[in-house]
Formats: sequence, C-alpha cells, structure tokens
Amino acid sequence: MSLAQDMAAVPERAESTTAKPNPAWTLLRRILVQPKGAVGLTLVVLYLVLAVIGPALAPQDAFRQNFAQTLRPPSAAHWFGTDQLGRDVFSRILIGARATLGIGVGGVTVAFLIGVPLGILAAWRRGWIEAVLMRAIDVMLSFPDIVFALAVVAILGANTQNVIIAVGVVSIPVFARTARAVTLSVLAEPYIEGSVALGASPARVIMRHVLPNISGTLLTLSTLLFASTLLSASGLGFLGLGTQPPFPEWGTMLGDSRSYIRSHPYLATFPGLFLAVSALAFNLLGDALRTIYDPTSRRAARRLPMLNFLRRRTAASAPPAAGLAAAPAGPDAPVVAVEGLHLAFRTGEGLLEVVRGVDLTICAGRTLAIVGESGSGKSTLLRAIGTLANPQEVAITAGTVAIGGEPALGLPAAAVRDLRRRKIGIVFQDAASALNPVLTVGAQLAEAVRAGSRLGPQAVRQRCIALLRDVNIADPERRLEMYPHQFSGGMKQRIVIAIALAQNPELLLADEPTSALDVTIQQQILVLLREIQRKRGMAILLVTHDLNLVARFADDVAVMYAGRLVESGAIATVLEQPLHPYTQALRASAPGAGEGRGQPLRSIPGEPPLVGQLPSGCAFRPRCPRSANRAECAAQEPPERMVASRQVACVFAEEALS
Ligand SMILES: Nc1ncnc2c1ncn2[C@@H]1O[C@H](COP(=O)(O)OP(=O)(O)OP(=O)(O)O)[C@@H](O)[C@H]1O
Repeated sequence: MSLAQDMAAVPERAESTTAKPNPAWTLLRRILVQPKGAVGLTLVVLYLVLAVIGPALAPQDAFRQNFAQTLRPPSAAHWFGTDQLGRDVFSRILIGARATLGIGVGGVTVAFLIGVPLGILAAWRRGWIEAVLMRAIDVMLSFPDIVFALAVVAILGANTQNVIIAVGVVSIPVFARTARAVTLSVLAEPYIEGSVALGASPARVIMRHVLPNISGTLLTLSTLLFASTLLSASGLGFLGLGTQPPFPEWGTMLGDSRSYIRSHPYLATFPGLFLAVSALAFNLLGDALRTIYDPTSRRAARRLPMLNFLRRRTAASAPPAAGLAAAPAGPDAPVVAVEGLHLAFRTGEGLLEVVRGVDLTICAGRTLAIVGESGSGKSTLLRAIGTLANPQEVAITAGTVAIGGEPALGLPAAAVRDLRRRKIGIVFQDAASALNPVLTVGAQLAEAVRAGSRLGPQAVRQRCIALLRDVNIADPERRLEMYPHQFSGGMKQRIVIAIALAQNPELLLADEPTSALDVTIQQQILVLLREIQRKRGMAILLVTHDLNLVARFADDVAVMYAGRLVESGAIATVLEQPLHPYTQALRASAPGAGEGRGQPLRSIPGEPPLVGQLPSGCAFRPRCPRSANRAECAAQEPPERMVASRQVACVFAEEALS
C-alpha cells in the first residue's frame, strides 16, 4: 500500500483552525472578567497615572512651609489639611506618589534581576551550585524582612536609592526560589530535551523556552511582591530611614505624623489610606494573575482533555501483525555501534547498574526495536546512545558508543551538542509536551533548521515549509503561524517528526513514539516514519512495549531484560522462532499472539528483578520455565552467543529449536 493510500484509509481529524488572538489582549480580557482583577487593574492604572502626572496636578507648592497654617484640618483650601510645617498634605501626597511607587518598582526590579537568574542557574546546574545558592537563600529567609532591610539601610545609609536596594534585596530569596521551582518543572518537559538534542546552547534554551514559560508565574509574583515591597519601604520611611526631607513619600509622611496621631489623626489617615489601597490594588491584581497562571485553578477546564489523554494511552494496541516489514535496501555502514556499554545511576548508596554490557549496531536504512518490560533499561540505553544521558545522573562505567563513525562518549559539552545536532533526531512519546506551547510551530521549526546553519530568513522559511510537506501537512505556509494547541495529537507528532528531521539526522531515536496516540493515528505515524526512512536512508532506534508494532515496523529487534540484551536479531528470525524463554514469554503475552477472541492475555509469571538486587547467574532464572533449578543457570550470567542466526544469552537456547 502506498503512503497516499495508507493516509486515505484512515483520515485524521482536522486540526482546529481558530487563529490565536493577541496574547496581551487575551491576558487583559482574562484579568477583567474577574471582579478582583478588574478592581485591582483599575486601581493600579490609577496609581500609575498618579505617579506620572501627580506633580502636575498638585494644587499648591508641596514644599512651601507656612507656619501660620500648621496642622489645619481638611478644608476647601487644603483638602487633606496641612502638616506640622504648614504644607498642603494633598499636594504632598500627589507628589509623593512617584517616589513611593518608584521605590516599589525599583525594589521589585532589583529582586527580579538578581533573584530570577540565581533561581534559573540553580535549576540548570543543580549539584553544588544549587546546594550553595539554596542554603544562602535559606539563611536570608531566616531574618524577618524589615530587620534585613534595616540592616542594609544601616550599612548603606538612608536615602531613596538605598531603600530601593534594601527592599529589593529582601525579596531576592522569594524570586530565586520560585524561579528555581518553575524552571525545574519546565526543564523536565520533553521539548527542552528536543531543543538540547538539536544542539541548542544553555543560553538559547533558557531564553527561548524557559523564560517564556515561566514569565506568567514571575509576573504574578512581581505584582504580589510589589505590595509587600511598598509596605517594607514605608516601614523604613516610618522609621525615618526612607526618603529624606523635604521630599514627600507616603511612608515618611506616615512616620512624621506619629507625634500628632491623637491630636491630628487626619495627618496619618491620608498617606495610610493611599498606601493601604495601593498594596490592596497590587494584591488583587496579583491574585487575578495567579488564577490565570496557576494550573490548579484550571483543573476543571483540563479535566476533559486529561481524560481523553488517558483513554488514548490505554487504547488497544495496534491490530495483529499482518506480516513483517520488508527490510529496506541501504548501505551497510553502521550508523550506531555500541560495544560493551555499562550504565549506572548515581544514587545516595553508590552506583546502581541498569545497563550491563550491551552490544548493538544499527545500519543506515534499518530500524532496530528494543523491547522489554518496564524498568529493563530501554530508555536509559536510548538516551545514552543519543548522548542525552545527564552525566550528573548517569555514569558510563564501561563501553563505547559511536554515531556515524564518530565516538559519542566522553566528549566536551560543545562537541556533544554539535554531534547531536548533525547526526541525531529525536521523536518523543508525548508530542503535546514535546512542543513549546508559547511558540508558533514555525518558530520551533525555524529554531531546528537554524541550529548550526547560516541560512537567511527566507531560506529558513522555505526549509520549514518543505519539512512540513515531508511529513504530509497540507497548507504549510498557514500552519507555520499556528500554535501547538491548534493541532490534533497526530498532527503534533508529525510536527515533532519534522523538527527531528530538520538537520537530516543519520539516526532517529523514537521512545514510544505512538503510545500517546489512538490506534488509527499510530498507524499513520508509523507509515510516515517508514516512508521518510525509505527516502532518507536514516537508521531508527525504536523503544517500545508493543511487539505487534515491532513486527510491523522494525527490521531488527533486541529483547532487553534486567539491563542486558538477551536475544537480538532480524525480526523474522527472533519473533517467528524465539529461542530465549523471556522472548518466548513476551511473544506469548502480546495481544493477538494466538489466543482466540475473548481469551485472557497471558502474563509473564513473577516480577522483574529490582535494580541492584539481581539473582546470581541468569537474571531471568527465577521466572524461567526452562531453568528448573539447573545448576548451569545459577553458575554464571549466560554469555551472548550466536544460535540459529541471532544472538541469544541462554545456555539452553538450542532446546527451543528441537
Ligand atoms: N534517576 C534514577 N535513579 C535511580 N534509578 C533509576 C533512575 N531512573 C530510572 N531508574 C531505574 O533504572 C531502571 C531502568 O529504567 P528505564 O527507564 O531505562 O527503563 P525502561 O525499560 O525504559 O522502562 P519503561 O519502559 O517503563 O520506560 C529502572 O529500574 C528504573 O527504576
């Protein structure tokens, strides 16, 4: 069946075509529909207007002292009365708005500019840098805000500039902690790994992917901290450590009024009221923003898509194998050569070995599928081959990996990025999280195309259009302007594939590429991958649990158990006549493996061994029907050897032939 016929056989859902409105207008609308947002935003805007045009509105000279008019109550001539020096309080409040709000803005800016980079650095580098930064922040947090601010002003001296520094320093820990937490969650998203796989530098990943995704949370935090910064600054002003006379600032005015609080209470009332309402305004606005950006407040809205997602994940496997995929012709040069690879997780108790001596090769134009139960080490192996294993987490204790003839292990970071970009493409399990939701598809494709190349904007655009055509997305010019949420699951996976193909990789890594899709779309995506592989001759390394998918799609299979490949060879050889008892059990437990309709699926008795607690000898021995306490199985780990055209690690493999 041709690709076109395959596509026609299973029509994919059309994607939503609603254009994305301007994000600023959307945000404004979402703030205004909330009563607290509407009130908060209106008040904040009024305050900001006051800060800008307040001095121009002042009816009287706010600095002129008039000892004949001291401590006058509110009247038509002095709406808010006069202070102890006979100055007009209303005019001083209007003029003081700029200094007061300026301190708030300045303080939050100082805290933001220092706290956010520190938080991102801690999340990015982890290890000792994170530990040192976070402990320092814990120490700062252990002091009450005002005490800390007082200490800073006492050291630097009392003036407006130092108040800004003091209240800013006080808020650094909150920004740093929040930035670290939200960055960690963004860094766990597959599209970050995709970007890293394209060779993007840390700075680029942070600017392009992390910052846009954490900006909502940081905006909310800035608004909330603005209120507390204002109050801290006013506290300093109240103590006489803020803006120095004769310049008015609401906190200082409040402080000056304390001697007259009983006899002339209006002196404290008006600056206090303006301060309290400003803090309330920023808090209301911050709260409205939190409602918008906090995912827990949108749980109800998400419930349906989540249910659909779970349903898709648990949907039945693909239909039974109709026949094994024909091996595509291609040159025999190995694109991947892995020899004696041992990988171990670094844990508190030392190294925990999860991949134990793997040898494999994949030639151009061929697909190798790695299958095995959950926890057998498939993903860890795939990530190490793709140079994506985090060295702080995974130790390569022995062995070599070469991609396209180039050694892939032990390289400096820049060389690893370059190798990945030139030779490796990655398709993730969940296309929805493999795409950055805040960037258009065109921007994400362009990033992949531009990585390491010097193409001009027009050439990049043409290449993006060609890539979308390659993955059979119609009307690519229009689709480039759309956002991921405007596409269906299958279309998103096509876009992820297009991104993976942007640098013409020699090797495509696919970790459960279709398990988040429903059955009909799975079929289309696999057909698409096969077609692209035929055209480009790339090697594909596929990790999956689905043996039917392996039978339809792969050329070779490697069965993994407890970190070792126990049987590997051509699909027709291994799946038609498995020799290892574990392969036999996997084959028997696959849907459509021989039982009639309504028959329960067979499961493999026993549990896979826990990492680090392997039995002596063959790791499959406790579950093996063939072992039956035979001494040979307990004596040593069976070496891999060639039996009937495949590698198999079982001392009694020949018994399956008879
Ligand atoms: N960070 C970690 N620290 C310690 N052990 C880990 C860590 N991550 C994974 N492991 C363990 O390593 C083993 C291999 O995990 P891996 O994800 O590679 O298995 P898998 O075969 O891909 O499983 P699945 O099919 O569920 O993805 C598992 O036993 C897992 O518990």
